[in-house]
Amino acid sequence: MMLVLNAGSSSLKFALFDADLNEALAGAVSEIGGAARFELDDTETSADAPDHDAATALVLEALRDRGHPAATLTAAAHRVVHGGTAFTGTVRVTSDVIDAIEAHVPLAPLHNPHNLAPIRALAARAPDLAQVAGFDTAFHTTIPEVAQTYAIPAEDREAGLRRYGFHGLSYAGLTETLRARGALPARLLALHLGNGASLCAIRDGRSVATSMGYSPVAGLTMGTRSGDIDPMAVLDMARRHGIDGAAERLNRASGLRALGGASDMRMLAQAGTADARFARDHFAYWAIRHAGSAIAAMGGLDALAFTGGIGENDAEIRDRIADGLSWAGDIPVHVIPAEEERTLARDAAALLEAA
Ligand SMILES: Nc1ncnc2c1ncn2[C@@H]1O[C@H](COP(=O)(O)OP(=O)(O)O)[C@@H](O)[C@H]1O
Ligand SMILES: CC(=O)OP(=O)(O)O
Ligand SMILES: [Mg+2]
Repeated sequence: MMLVLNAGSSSLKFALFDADLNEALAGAVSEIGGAARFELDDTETSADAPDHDAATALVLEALRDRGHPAATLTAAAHRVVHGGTAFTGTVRVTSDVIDAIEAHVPLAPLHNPHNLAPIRALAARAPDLAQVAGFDTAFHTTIPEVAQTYAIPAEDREAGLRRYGFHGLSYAGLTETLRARGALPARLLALHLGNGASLCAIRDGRSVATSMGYSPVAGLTMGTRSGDIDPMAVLDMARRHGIDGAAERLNRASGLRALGGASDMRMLAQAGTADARFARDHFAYWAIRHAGSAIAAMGGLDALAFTGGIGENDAEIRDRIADGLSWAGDIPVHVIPAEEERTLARDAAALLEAA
């Protein structure tokens, strides 16, 4: 069995896949560091998971109880959010790869540290286990240079300041799903709307533009991240709150949480207060604005595809975004479950088979 781990900012999703890539079990530890919950198949219990190390231990214990101790796994695959320019595809985890993930922690502070916890925990329990990393940035390495580049001095560009883009495993999986259905058009706008939210212009199956940039803070309004904000406003926040304080505010205290009082879209939909409505208006409005830019980058639009917790479940938000894009014509709308784990399993199996 291959174990796939998808560490988010406050969750650790996991799944086991057999040799034919059938999913044998799936679950998640959510609200890590808060009112943590453990889900496995259809049961949910409260859990003691103050951090991702504790969450990893819970997952490995549960797998052992189900007859899959770490030593019996055939491989482990990890979603890594930030791979910088170093990775264009899935790779075997080596000490160099671990160093590179570590080096990108400042660019993705809500994500990259949480990838290292399970990689290290598994290496300690099963030193011979083949571990593989797949990167959210990899799908976006096809974005043209003009769209990747910030118009800033060469020295700063050379320091790695550029647009990378994220949610690539989700977009790659969605593209494959539509291709398999014979429904992948030339110009697809895909929207991954979860706690993190982004959109991607996919031209002939390849990413040509995306709303996130140097970090997963850019672009759309998100659960706790600001989305786009003038860089001079960021500097003003840094002046008043310090650099770490500003980073904390932009990553964890902004977005829906700052405007509506909750980061969770379902709670906002139920709250019905003026602030909650404004937060939802802001989310839909900025998704439409960024969509316009992405549609221009593709020279038009043939289909929309929604994925992620909000994209899959919040029909009102979907309808508002689709209505806001009605000027592009009568466009088919697809709703596709996010399949980051399956995409990783497929890529990891292909890599290990070729080795
Ligand atoms: N039925 C629903 N209606 C509205 N929003 C929902 C619904 N179900 C889930 N969501 C929202 O989806 C978001 C989480 O998305 P998800 O993709 O699961 O998160 P993550 O990015 O952590 O993987 C939350 O804002 C949650 O409230
Ligand atoms: C990159 C990113 O935003 O990931 P998530 O949606 O899992 O927070
Ligand atoms: Mg997610």
